[in-house]
Amino acid sequence: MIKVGIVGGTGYTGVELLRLLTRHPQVELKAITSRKEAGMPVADMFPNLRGWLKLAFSTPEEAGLENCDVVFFATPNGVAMQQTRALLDAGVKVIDLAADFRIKDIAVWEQWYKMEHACPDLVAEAVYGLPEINRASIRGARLIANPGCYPTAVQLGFLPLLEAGAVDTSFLVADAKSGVSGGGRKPETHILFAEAADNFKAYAVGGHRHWPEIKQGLEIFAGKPVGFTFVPHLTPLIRGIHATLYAKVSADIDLQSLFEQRYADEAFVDVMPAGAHPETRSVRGANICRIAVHRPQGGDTVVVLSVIDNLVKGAAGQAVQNMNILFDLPEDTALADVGMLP
Ligand SMILES: NC(=O)C1=CN([C@@H]2O[C@H](COP(=O)(O)OP(=O)(O)OC[C@H]3O[C@@H](n4cnc5c(N)ncnc54)[C@H](OP(=O)(O)O)[C@@H]3O)[C@@H](O)[C@H]2O)C=CC1
Ligand SMILES: CC(=O)N[C@@H](CCC(=O)OP(=O)(O)O)C(=O)O
Repeated sequence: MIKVGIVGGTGYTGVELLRLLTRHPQVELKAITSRKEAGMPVADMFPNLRGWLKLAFSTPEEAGLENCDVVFFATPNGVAMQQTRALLDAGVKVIDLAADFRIKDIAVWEQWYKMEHACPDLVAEAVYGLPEINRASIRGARLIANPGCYPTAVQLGFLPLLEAGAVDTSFLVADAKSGVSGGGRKPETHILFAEAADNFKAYAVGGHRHWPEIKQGLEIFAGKPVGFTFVPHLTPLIRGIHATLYAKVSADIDLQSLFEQRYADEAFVDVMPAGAHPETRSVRGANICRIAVHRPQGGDTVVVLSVIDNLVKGAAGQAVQNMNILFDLPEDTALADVGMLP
């Protein structure tokens, strides 16, 4: 059995990890932390786990994380980087759901995250946990930087086009919409029901911290610098991201076959038939990125529609997928859920 610890068990990605890992046949949950609720049975806070989990929250200090085989950090940015070195030194593998290890250029990370990085050498070592491009390196890693939610939907949508050199890399656009659970389980005004329900708005158009993360990935796929515009929106969903991606086609390629072939062996990317429109509800609760590719009016603009559940393929599901790869288990262990309609 794999002994698992979770730091940050009271947030949305933490409870989503618990939902997935309680059904994982090779996992023994050893510790789940909360600084405020230590001692409280986890299922008292999250009744969906009643009957599945007997564990109580413990403080991060008393959780015995160094005795685990793998620790997930489901914490705000800047927490994992303080504790990762000690865990790695104790032989524990680390999967960080936050952004501490995602951006290789430390100066860029410090600029966007507005803090000094505690361990740049570990950033160099960390493997970016997008299995569809990095599966081989994930297998031997000690430290996984789990991708952000928008970055997962956007990178998987652009990946086949950039690898094939099929589009003009100077003008790539991602128009993305997220449900409010993307903002975490905290009392902030913009995610209050009366603010977010029956409303729709763009935000951070001048600069969102996922822009450098996505750009870093797109440049690796393309093998050269890219021009990239990212516009996130808050939409009155609880779960879900819908990314609409635009680029100019620059090569004579059958785009539908390109996508189908690129993802033919990927269990967690579903390319829909030509002309389809993926819905966020079709991936709700499921570790799937569902994609459709369009070329409106047969012109030279390609439009890719990419949907994920931000808490599953965009966070906890992808983290469990990475754990399965790290421990050489079938990649879909505990991840075979179907999306929920309606
Ligand atoms: N929500 C989403 O869709 C996605 C989120 N992410 C990232 O995953 C991480 C977690 O997100 P989310 O679950 O939404 O966040 P939440 O705000 O919902 O939860 C944060 C958790 O971290 C704990 N925590 C906060 N500060 C500390 C600290 N200093 N030390 C230890 N624990 C701490 C909190 O527990 P307590 O206060 O009880 O100790 C809480 O359980 C974030 O970095 C987020 O950006 C990534 C992809 C998608
Ligand atoms: C709707 C909403 O507020 N979404 C969040 C997504 C952030 C997130 O989860 O980001 P990391 O994974 O990089 O920490 C935001 O735009 O800040």
